[in-house]
Amino acid sequence: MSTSKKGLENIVATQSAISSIIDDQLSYVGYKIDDLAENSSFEEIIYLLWNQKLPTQSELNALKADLAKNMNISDAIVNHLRSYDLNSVHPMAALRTAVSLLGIYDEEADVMDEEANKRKAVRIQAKIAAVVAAFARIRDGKDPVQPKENLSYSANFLYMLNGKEPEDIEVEAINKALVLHADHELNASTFTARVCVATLSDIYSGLVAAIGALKGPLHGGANENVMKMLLEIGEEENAIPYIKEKLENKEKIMGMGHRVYRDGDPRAKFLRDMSKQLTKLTGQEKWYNMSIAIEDYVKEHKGLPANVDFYSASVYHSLGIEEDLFTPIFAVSRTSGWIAHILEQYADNRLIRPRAEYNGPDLQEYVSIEQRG
Ligand SMILES: CC(=O)SCCNC(=O)CCNC(=O)[C@H](O)C(C)(C)COP(=O)(O)OP(=O)(O)OC[C@H]1O[C@@H](n2cnc3c(N)ncnc32)[C@H](O)[C@@H]1OP(=O)(O)O
Ligand SMILES: O=C([O-])CC(=O)C(=O)O
Repeated sequence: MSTSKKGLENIVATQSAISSIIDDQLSYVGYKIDDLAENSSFEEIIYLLWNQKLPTQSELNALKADLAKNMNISDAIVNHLRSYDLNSVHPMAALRTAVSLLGIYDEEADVMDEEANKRKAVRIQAKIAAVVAAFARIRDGKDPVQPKENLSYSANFLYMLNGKEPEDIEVEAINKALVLHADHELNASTFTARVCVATLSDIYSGLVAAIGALKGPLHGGANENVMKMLLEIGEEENAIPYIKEKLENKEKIMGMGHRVYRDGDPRAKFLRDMSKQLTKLTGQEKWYNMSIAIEDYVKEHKGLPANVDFYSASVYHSLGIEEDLFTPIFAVSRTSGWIAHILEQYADNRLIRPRAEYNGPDLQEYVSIEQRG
């Protein structure tokens, strides 16, 4: 009988004090996601995940100032982004490469002490938003926009992306999305980051590995595919026939289902509400109505609820953001969680090296190349 578990389902692979999913309740450092989503800024969440405590006002102010100050990216990075094949490169591929490049230009990249790692954490968290925004502008034929030190992380991200200061509702939506995506226990990309740095490799390597894992459509890449699906469906009345056919063909509906949550992802309701509000505001209610119809149908016929990626799609679309930037935005948020896990891994490290159950041929006689048929 097999001793391995496909996909490591329900295998507990490490201890962590950063976030937990217990009885479908998600919390960061013991604070319920519902409270955090309603009340916190993304900067507060970053502080919480990295320090395992909520910040005081002065600690928060210091982190905000530090992030805003570090949000610029050098000409070397910008020129590199310009050199990509802008018509075909996916922004997640650009981001994966650019984060590696940030490491090359960071003199402390391989300095492994705790203080240096904390300094790098702030620089990376700040610059990753600037990289995503700069890439988006460059491929649209525009110049990157410098951040403003008086703006919050979320406002600065939208400012760098669009070149104009965002409305409060836009900042609220992005802030909430960043808070909700920040960490999620031992998801695939976080596990990847931990495996990578458990060899005592550097933070940048861990993040590049994590971005690669997040890019896949079974993980963070699902949000882009949700929007592509909605656009393909086009009109509300097409939604159910389209989904019915997909399910009959045993195809997966993106944004539905979850390895850990069986009764529903607690983050989805906040994005559902935000989608309702924003699509109404922009006169694009059909994306919300279509999403509701799909969610209900898939729940009824497959017993699968929506995950965090499902409604984030119509939220970002309502903000005028292109679909292929959805997963990079996820990465901007999850960088906070990845870094928290990387620091936690360093603090009590042991090489991660599981075993594989061999299922190949039995031992065989070696046959020289001349005698092989
Ligand atoms: C931030 C995140 O990463 S959240 C997840 C984002 N990913 C997606 O939204 C992609 C769509 N969802 C999926 O592919 C899956 O639900 C996953 C990857 C999230 C979880 O996968 P697993 O736990 O391995 O579930 P698994 O793939 O074994 O599914 C179990 C059954 O439900 C079906 N199923 C699972 N998800 C879906 C879906 N979205 N649409 C249709 N059927 C589905 C499977 O086909 C399988 O059916 P079967 O037993 O008849 O073969
Ligand atoms: O936990 C998972 O498997 C995927 C997920 O929802 C996330 O990373 O936010």
